Amino acid sequence: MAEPPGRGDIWCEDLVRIYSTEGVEVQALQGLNLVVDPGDVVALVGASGSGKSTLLGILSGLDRPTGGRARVAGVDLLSMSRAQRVDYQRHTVGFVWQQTSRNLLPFLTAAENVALPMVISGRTEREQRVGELLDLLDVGDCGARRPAELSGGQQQRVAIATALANSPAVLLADEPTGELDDAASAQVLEAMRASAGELGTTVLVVTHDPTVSDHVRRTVAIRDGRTSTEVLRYVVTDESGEQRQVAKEYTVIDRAGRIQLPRAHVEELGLRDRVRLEAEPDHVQVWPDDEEHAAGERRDGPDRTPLPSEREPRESRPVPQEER
Ligand SMILES: Nc1ncnc2c1ncn2[C@@H]1O[C@H](COP(=O)(O)OP(=O)(O)OP(=O)(O)O)[C@@H](O)[C@H]1O
Repeated sequence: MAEPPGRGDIWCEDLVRIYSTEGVEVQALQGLNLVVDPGDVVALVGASGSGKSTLLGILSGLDRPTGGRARVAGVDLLSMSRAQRVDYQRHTVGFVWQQTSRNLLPFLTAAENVALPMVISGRTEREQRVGELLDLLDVGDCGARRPAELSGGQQQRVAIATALANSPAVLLADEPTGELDDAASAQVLEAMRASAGELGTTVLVVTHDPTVSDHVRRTVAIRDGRTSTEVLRYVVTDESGEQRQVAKEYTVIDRAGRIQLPRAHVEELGLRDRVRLEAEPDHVQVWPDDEEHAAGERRDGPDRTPLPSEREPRESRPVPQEER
C-alpha cells in the first residue's frame, strides 16, 4: 500500500496491538489496514471488543501500537518523540469522547471551553474564532452557559467546536452520540459532518448508532481487530433525472490478498476449513469444498446442479496456488 501524501489522511498498515495483563495476552488489533482520504467522513462500526477504541487510542497518540505502521496527516505515530506527541495532540488531531462530561470543563462556559485549546497553544484572535465555531455547530446562543446548563446534544456540539478549535487536520470521535436520543444524535452527527466539510477536516467516528449511515459516505466495519467490510454510499441520477442514494458493500482485501468473508455468507453456505476459488475474467467465485459439496449432492440425487468442476470447460480457470 503506497503511502498517500497530504493533510488529513489516515494511513494504517498491518497495525497490531497486544495487551498483556497478568500474563494473559489479548490481541486487540490483528494486522489492521485502513486508509482514509483527506476530508472524508468515515464511520467505524463493529461489535464490542472488536478493537475500535484501541484503534482510536493509537490514532489519537494516547497509545502506541505493538507493531505495524501508522501515519496521520504525515506524522509517523510510531517514531514520535514525547515533544512531537504533545504537539500532535494539540494541533494535528482533535478528540470527542462518548461521555459528555469528559469533553468539557464544568466550571467554564461553552465559549471558554472552546477558547481553552487556543489559549494553551498561544493562538490569538480567539474571540472571533470561538463565535464562528459555535455558530458552525449551531450552538451560537450557548456561549455564555456552563455545560450543566446545556442539553447532552448541545454539550457534544460544543465539544466538537472545542476539538476543532486549533484547526486539527483530523477529528476522532468515540461514540459521540452514545448518551443521546435519536433526534439529538442526528443533530450532532449532521453538525459534525457539516462543520468538518466546511473546514476540510477528516473525521473518523466510532459508533453503534444505526442512523450514522445517513451522515457519512463510507462506513468501515472492524471484526476481530481487522477491517472486514465497507459500505460506500453515493448519489446516482437515473434516466428520468431523479437522484437516489446507492449503498454498496465491499469486503476489504489486504496487501497479501487476504479477505474476510462476511459471517452471514460463511454460515449460509456452510463454508469451513477450505474453499475453492475459480477465476472468471472479471471476478473470482468462492465455492464450498468440492468433496464435502459432492458428498452432499450425491445424497441429494441425480437432478442436482453440477459442481463447477463438472461443468462444460470454459474460459475460467481455477486460481493457481501461487496466486492465492
Ligand atoms: N487496557 C487493556 N488491557 C487489556 N485488554 C484490553 C485493554 N483495552 C482493551 N482491551 C481488550 O482489547 C480488545 C479490544 O477492545 P476495544 O476496547 O478496542 O474494543 P471496542 O471495539 O472499542 O469495544 P466497545 O465497543 O465495547 O467499546 C477487547 O478484547 C478488550 O477486552
